[in-house]
This record gives sequence, structure tokens and C-alpha cells, in this order.
Amino acid sequence: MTEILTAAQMRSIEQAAIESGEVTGLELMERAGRGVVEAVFEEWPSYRLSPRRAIVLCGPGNNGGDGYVVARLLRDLHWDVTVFSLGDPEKLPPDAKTNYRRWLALGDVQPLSERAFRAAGAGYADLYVDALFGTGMSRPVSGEAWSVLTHLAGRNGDDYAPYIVAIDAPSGLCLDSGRLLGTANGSYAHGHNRFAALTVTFDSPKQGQFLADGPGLCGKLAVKDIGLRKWRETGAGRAMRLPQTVLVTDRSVVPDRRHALSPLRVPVKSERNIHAGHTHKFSFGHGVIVSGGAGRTGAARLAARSALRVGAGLVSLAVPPDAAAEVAAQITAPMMRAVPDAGAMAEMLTDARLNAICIGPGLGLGPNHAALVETVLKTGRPTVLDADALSLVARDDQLRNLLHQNCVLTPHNGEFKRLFPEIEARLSTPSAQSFSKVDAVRAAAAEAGCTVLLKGRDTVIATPQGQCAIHAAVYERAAPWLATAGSGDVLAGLIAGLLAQGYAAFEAAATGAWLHVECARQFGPGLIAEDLPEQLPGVLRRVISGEAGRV
Ligand SMILES: NC(=O)C1=CN([C@@H]2O[C@H](COP(=O)(O)OP(=O)(O)OC[C@H]3O[C@@H](n4cnc5c(N)ncnc54)[C@H](OP(=O)(O)O)[C@@H]3O)[C@@H](O)[C@H]2O)[C@H](O)CC1
Ligand SMILES: [K+]
Repeated sequence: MTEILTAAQMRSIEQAAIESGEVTGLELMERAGRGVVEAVFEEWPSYRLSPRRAIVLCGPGNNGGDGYVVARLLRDLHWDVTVFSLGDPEKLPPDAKTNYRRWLALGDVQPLSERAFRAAGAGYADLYVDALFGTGMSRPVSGEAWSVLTHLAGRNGDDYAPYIVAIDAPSGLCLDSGRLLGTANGSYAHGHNRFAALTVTFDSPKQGQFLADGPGLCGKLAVKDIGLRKWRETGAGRAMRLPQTVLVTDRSVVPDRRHALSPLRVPVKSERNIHAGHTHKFSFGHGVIVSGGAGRTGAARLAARSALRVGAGLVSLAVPPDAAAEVAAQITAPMMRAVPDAGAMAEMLTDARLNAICIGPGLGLGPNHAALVETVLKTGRPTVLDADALSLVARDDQLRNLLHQNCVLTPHNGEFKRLFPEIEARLSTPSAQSFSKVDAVRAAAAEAGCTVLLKGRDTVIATPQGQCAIHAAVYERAAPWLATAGSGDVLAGLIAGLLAQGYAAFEAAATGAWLHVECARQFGPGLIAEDLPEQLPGVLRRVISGEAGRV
């Protein structure tokens, strides 16, 4: 299970551990420092073979304390280590001060300034350790610290990034929102969204390492265990009572015992289901994909194919009569039904076996389309609302009031802004930079009264009850090819196909997001949306055999 923590949650878990008397802050700091050195040797294996030169930048808090531990451990391995400190080290908090003093027995400390940093022959080190600020960063970085950080980020044309390891965060990155505080474009210099080669964090990943600018600036992410699991799992000292945000991975979507559901482990049409006798196509549901008119049916056809491939037993396209010939010529497995208007839609949906609906892709924005959305919503059935359906809901309060618990909204940023203008305004206000995409989507789900999936490289999914998952196509799961026309239609279809099989809205959305990216990764460059559903058999085979993720 991968829980994602906020900075406040991490602090409170650490505090609970220390208050228990079973571990001291100093021990935790030592483990953290060891974890960083271990991660450095894993990332740069040749550094293990012979001592090198390191420059360690230590800040005024416990992040700096970790830096002093790293400096000492590297010196113990005969490295040449130069340490700079920001602020008066005598004012460090107790554990950090202890490690500062331990370091003083081995070497000296220079006050941090860009001039001193450059004078130290800064370009010749093999490793730069950013231990300025971590979870305690509370405001934009300024002054000499900012000068040095921007210099490291290439302001003067030097490329340090391949040699930088950041402790917990590239300093300045908000670990809640993933934004570089005080900057408009999330960049330290020249608009480059890169900083460190490696970021080492403790116990669990933090939100900001997956959201917004975080992944680019962090480089790679290594999570090191420092023995806090017990206090995290019991929820001791949790700063918030919300259900914990989880990372969607191959292992499970909602693996938390408290939710007792792990959809990827109850996969679609698995042998287990088949042996249990659920072999009839109706056992896997019957999805309805509502199509737009002639010339606009591609989106619905893509969604239909995806819903079928992900395992819906049957899929029917509800098609306006003018588009019937176009659709009929291009489908095989999905069925088609001519649906001239909302009345016909209502009539079609009297069949209770039609248990999940997808509406919006290629739909159109006319009053007749709004009437279709209304009809669908009034059934109360599990429904994915995407694309035009979202725009229709955004401008019609009557439709918005019909949203219900079984709906999944799948907006991109523009649609999200139309649907939730106030929440989006907070998200894009520079002064509210600790307000995260997680906060925004939770607020949106609460406002809409249904599951919301806000798309992006950092997809966030939340329910009105605050259940939340981040699905990030970053680090080793990057899938840049997914930014292609029609890819959103496939996602909508996947979610609808999972809803048809009985997944709850949140699990369908999270699982759909994971499968979507997995298909893109399996195909690779050159991907077009049509390729995505065709990757599903291979991806599902690996999910079912327990090998998923090892693509
Ligand atoms: N949580 C754990 O289990 C462990 C954490 N470790 C490490 O500790 C840091 C968190 O340490 P903390 O002391 O809470 O915070 P920081 O070191 O990140 O920063 C706090 C100090 O920095 C000052 N500050 C904050 N922002 C700025 C800024 N923009 N400019 C200048 N100074 C800033 C802040 O000053 P205040 O005035 O705000 O109080 C503090 O002086 C965590 O990231 C880990 O690396 C462990 O050692 C292991 C266990
Ligand atoms: K740092």
C-alpha cells in the first residue's frame, strides 16, 4: 500500500513516534541521513568504489540536520566534504544542533552565499546535497538560499542537476501542492522544470512529489524506511481525519484495510470469477455509450471499444438516427440502437440490465444533448460524464443538481475551471500555493456530490467523503504519448466498462486511470488513441497473473 502524506501528517507521525518513547528524534535523523547515503550509492554505484567530493547545503531546521548527518557519514567514508550552512547553526533545533556539533569534530562550516559557494570550486564536486528545507518549508525561499538554488538550477549556465540529491524536496518545493513557492512557472531558472537528479524522502512519498512541478524538480524519487510504519499505520498523530490519500499503483487502488477493497485484485473476468460460475455476458454488465451525431461518432466508438475490452459483458451505442449508418459501418462487437431523442433514451433505459452509462464524448452542446444528459442522470445509474456533458452541466444548475453518488466526472483542466470556477481560482492563485490539486478535487467532489477525476499527468480522484487517490504518470510511469486526441474518450470508456462490471465509482475511476496509462506505456511512442484498447488484453493478463507493473 502506498499512502501519500502531507507535510503536516509526516510531522505528526514523527511526533507520535518520538512521544511514544520508543525512538528518539536523533535516531530518526540518523536513519534519515543513512537512507540518503544509501540512496546515493544506489543511484551512483561508482561512488561506492572510491571517495569523491561532496558539497552539502544545510538549512536552519531538521532538514539541515539530515544534511549534517550525510556530511559526517560521507566523511567517515573518506570523502572530501564541504558544508555550507544557512543561518546561525547555534540556533538549530536540538537534534540538528547535535549533528552540527558532531560534524564540527570532522570539518568546518561556511555561511551559505552564492559567492562562497562558487569560490569553493563548486563546479567540481561529484555530489551536491540540498538539505536546506524539507517538510518545514513555510514560505518562498529568498536571499542567498534562493541565489544558490537558482545558480544550481542553471541560472548562470552551469548544469548541476545530474549531481544533485535533494533531501525530502528540492528546497522551495511545497510538499503539499508540488509547486515551487514564489514562482509563477514552477522553475528556479530559465523555465527549466528540473533541479535534482534524485530526491530521497522518508517513510512515505509526499503529495508534492507527485503533483504539479514536483516530479520534474525531484528527478527521481527514493523512499527510505526510517521505522515509522507503526505510527503511520495506526494513524497515530494524524494531522487530519480525512481518509488517507493513496497512490494508485499496480498493487491496488484502495488497498487500505479500512476500505477492504482492492479492485485490481478482483480483476475483470478473472478465472476466479469464471470458476465461480459467472460466465454469462450479463454477469459483467451492459454499458451504454451515448454517441454524438453524424461526423462526431468517433469518440463514442472509442469509448465503446474500451468499455468492451476492459470487460463489460455487452456494450450498446445509443446513436442519433443521422449517425446510424456511420456507426454501423465501423463497429462489430458493440451493439447499436438508434436513439432520436431524450424520450427514446428514457425508453431504452427502462431496461434495468443497462447498468452503466457514458455520456459526453463527441456529444454536442445543444438543448437536445442537455435533455439526454438529464434523462441519463435521472436514472441514478452509474454514469461517466465527460467532455460535452461536463460543459452542459457547468452551465445548467438543473443538470448539476441531478448529479449523484454513482456519477464520475472526468474533466480536464479547462472543464474543471468551467465546472468549479472558485475552486480552480484558488488552485491557480500564487498566494494559495499550498492549496493542492488534492484539496481542489476533494472540494470539487464534495460540491458536486460525486466522484471527480481531474485529468493530467498528475490525475487526482476524490469522492464527496474525502477518499482520494493520486494517479501520477511520472517517474518510471511517465507516458508522454498519452497526450493524443481521443485518449480522454478511451478513459471515459474504461471507467464505464468497469462501472458496468460493478466497480464503485471511485474504484472504477482509479482503476481506469491506471489501466489507461499502463496501455500507453505498453504501446510506447507513436501511440494513437485507437491503440489503447488494443493493449488491454496484454495489460489485463498481467494484472490477473499478478505481474502487472513489470512492463
Ligand atoms: N518528520 C520526520 O519524521 C523526520 C524529519 N526529518 C527531517 O526534518 C525535516 C523537517 O524538519 P523541520 O525542522 O520541521 O523543517 P525544515 O528543516 O524543512 O525547515 C524548517 C526551518 O526552515 C525555516 N524556513 C522555512 N521556510 C523558510 C524559508 N522560505 N526561508 C527561510 N527559512 C525558512 C523555518 O523557519 P520558521 O521561521 O518558519 O520557523 C525553520 O527554521 C524533514 O524534511 C526531514 O528532512 C528527519 O531528520 C527524520 C525524521
Ligand atoms: K531539501
